[in-house]
Amino acid sequence: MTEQLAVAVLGAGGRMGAEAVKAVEAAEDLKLVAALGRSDSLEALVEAGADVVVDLTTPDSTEQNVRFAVEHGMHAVVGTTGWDQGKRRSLAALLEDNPQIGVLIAPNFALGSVLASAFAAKASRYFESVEIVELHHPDKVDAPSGTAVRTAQLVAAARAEAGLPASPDATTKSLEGARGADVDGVKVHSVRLRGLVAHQEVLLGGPGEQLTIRHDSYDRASFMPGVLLGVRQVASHPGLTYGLDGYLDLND
Ligand SMILES: NC(=O)C1=CN([C@@H]2O[C@H](COP(=O)(O)OP(=O)(O)OC[C@H]3O[C@@H](n4cnc5c(N)ncnc54)[C@H](OP(=O)(O)O)[C@@H]3O)[C@@H](O)[C@H]2O)C=CC1
Ligand SMILES: O=C(O)C1=N[C@H](C(=O)O)C[C@H](O)C1
Repeated sequence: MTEQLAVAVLGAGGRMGAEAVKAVEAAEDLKLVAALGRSDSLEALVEAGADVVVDLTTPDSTEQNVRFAVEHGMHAVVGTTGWDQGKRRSLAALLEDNPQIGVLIAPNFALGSVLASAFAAKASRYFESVEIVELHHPDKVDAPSGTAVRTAQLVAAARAEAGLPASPDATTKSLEGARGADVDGVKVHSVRLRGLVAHQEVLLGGPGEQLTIRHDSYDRASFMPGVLLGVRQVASHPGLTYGLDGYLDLND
């Protein structure tokens, strides 16, 4: 039998972390060597001999966790939100000093969500208007979702490359927040509702027609194939990869 990859999960007591612990334990090629919470010392990662650290914590702690992993020679697979451009740049610089280490920051691990964002970016070149509605459980601390931010960035880049102007909008008077958040010129609306898990619609409008690209995660099990894919592949992708699409061949 080939040697198992040693995996540590940070945020192991959380909604996603608990699911990731189960997924790693069930995978024959992986060995769970640490399952840590907020009160545990990061030194435990070193003592456990982790090859890969999975970070599913909070936006206020993920950067420190990931930097610790990289500085101690461990790869990291990160699902936590809050990685804005400044934090990604600073991490990329740290990775230049640790060129053998890979970090994957995946705003969404669900393969259907990654595909939906890619499809939306492709489709957005052909429509006058585009807006994003993301819908999540009410225990989520951040808005808009990391997935919506990433989708808006992909859409904005695709439309800029195609030379499209901003979506039309005649609004001159509105209550603050009524038109949503602006991410790279794309409006993003956040719904928080008990009963939901993680859902997103990209609304694309043209004269006389609308295309809606919707993805639904009904259960956190939906994220686990992507987490495991990331864990298995991160060592083969040194440097920083932003988005699970970086590990998939979506160009055909
Ligand atoms: N990429 C993806 O596909 C997905 C990403 N997410 C993102 O993952 C993150 C976690 O989501 P979710 O599981 O719902 O959140 P939870 O609040 O359920 O879990 C977060 C956990 O992290 C723990 N924690 C906080 N700080 C640290 C730390 N420094 N070290 C170790 N553990 C820590 C918390 O402990 P305590 O309770 O003691 O504070 C808590 O148990 C969010 O940013 C969310 O947006 C969620 C789903 C899918
Ligand atoms: O907090 C969540 O639940 C989720 N967070 C991620 C995000 O902000 O996009 C991924 C998914 O939407 C679930």
